[in-house]
Amino acid sequence: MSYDIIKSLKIKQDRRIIMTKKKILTVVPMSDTYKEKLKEVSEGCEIMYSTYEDVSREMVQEANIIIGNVPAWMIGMSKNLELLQLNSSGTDAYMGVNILNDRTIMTSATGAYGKAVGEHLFAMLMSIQKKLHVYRDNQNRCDWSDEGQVLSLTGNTVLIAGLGNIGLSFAKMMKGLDSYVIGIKRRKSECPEGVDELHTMEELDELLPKADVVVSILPNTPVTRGIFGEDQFKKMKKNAVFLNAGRGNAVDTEALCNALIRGEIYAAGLDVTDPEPLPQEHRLWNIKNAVITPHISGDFHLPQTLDFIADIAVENVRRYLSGEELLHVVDFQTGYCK
Ligand SMILES: NC(=O)C1=CN([C@@H]2O[C@H](COP(=O)(O)OP(=O)(O)OC[C@H]3O[C@@H](n4cnc5c(N)ncnc54)[C@H](O)[C@@H]3O)[C@@H](O)[C@H]2O)C=CC1
Ligand SMILES: O=C(O)C(=O)[C@H](O)COP(=O)(O)O
Repeated sequence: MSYDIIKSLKIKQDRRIIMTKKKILTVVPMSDTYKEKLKEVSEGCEIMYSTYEDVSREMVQEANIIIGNVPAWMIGMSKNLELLQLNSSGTDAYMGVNILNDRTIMTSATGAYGKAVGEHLFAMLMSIQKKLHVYRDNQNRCDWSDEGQVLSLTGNTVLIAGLGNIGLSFAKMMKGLDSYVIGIKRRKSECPEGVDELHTMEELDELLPKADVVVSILPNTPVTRGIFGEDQFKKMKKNAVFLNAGRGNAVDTEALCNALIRGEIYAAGLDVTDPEPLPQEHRLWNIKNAVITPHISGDFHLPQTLDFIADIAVENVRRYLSGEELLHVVDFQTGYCK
């Protein structure tokens, strides 16, 4: 037998040994098609299906591979957990101490939310620019008032902080409305299609005065907290619309409230806030030029999102079991994918 044949037989044997040992727990409600695919790629493994509501600490502690955001407290340094494939793009809930042991790899579901969150941002912006939120408030009082000038949807300069999967998806939608798109990423790279300029965070303050629309889709990491504060809102145009669908704590909420009340910016569309849930007595609720949704843009309300997540998860299980490089591995130093 040649060396290559022996080597390939050995790899197959090793793979079978690895595969027979694994227990996979999934709480993501996968379609039958994806359940079938998961079975195919994890032949010989035991698959436990549960739901977010019914999952127990025992199931979590037993599993070698988990698909889905099980409560962090259930994981509690599980000795068995080797791979945690999140259903979320954000990883912040699992970055604390005493959650994952050193041997657990965590992978995110970035790539699954571009359509859902991109569309949500787009819808919020259009609605704000045409004052639909103001007319809805008036409608609640049967008020026929004319609310005056509106903003144009076309030809805007759009600044996107945290230009990743969601940011790019939103950028492409805005390009359809003839926008000039400026992106900000953690590290400089080649400017992607659909983006006119690419920068890093150091340049934020210089870029803010140019933008008609400022979007934050930043993850929650040690360096993204409070990036949008009083100084940043002061640097924005008076007609600027500020949108946030990343994480609420990239924004100093008090500074945002002040900027909205003082008319330093035109309006804000927020799918995420700090704190969350926003307490009933918080003044942000009553600010007329703030449009708030309760962190739902990325939920599974858009049915395709679930398939996008399942697709990433099944591929990563396949890769893990065959010893291949995984997609979207989280770097615990930066709190963000490599
Ligand atoms: N509102 C919702 O329901 C949802 C919110 N999210 C949030 O949106 C974030 C982004 O999601 P994706 O686009 O899928 O992630 P992604 O990983 O594709 O993109 C994140 C981008 O942020 C940039 N970034 C990271 N740290 C940075 C820093 N310090 N300065 C400048 N840029 C930085 C990265 O370079 C990357 O381009 C998630 O981390 C999550 O927090 C994600 C999904 C749904
Ligand atoms: O993917 C993210 O990040 C999100 O914010 C999701 O849409 C919701 O994530 P969780 O509420 O499951 O953390």
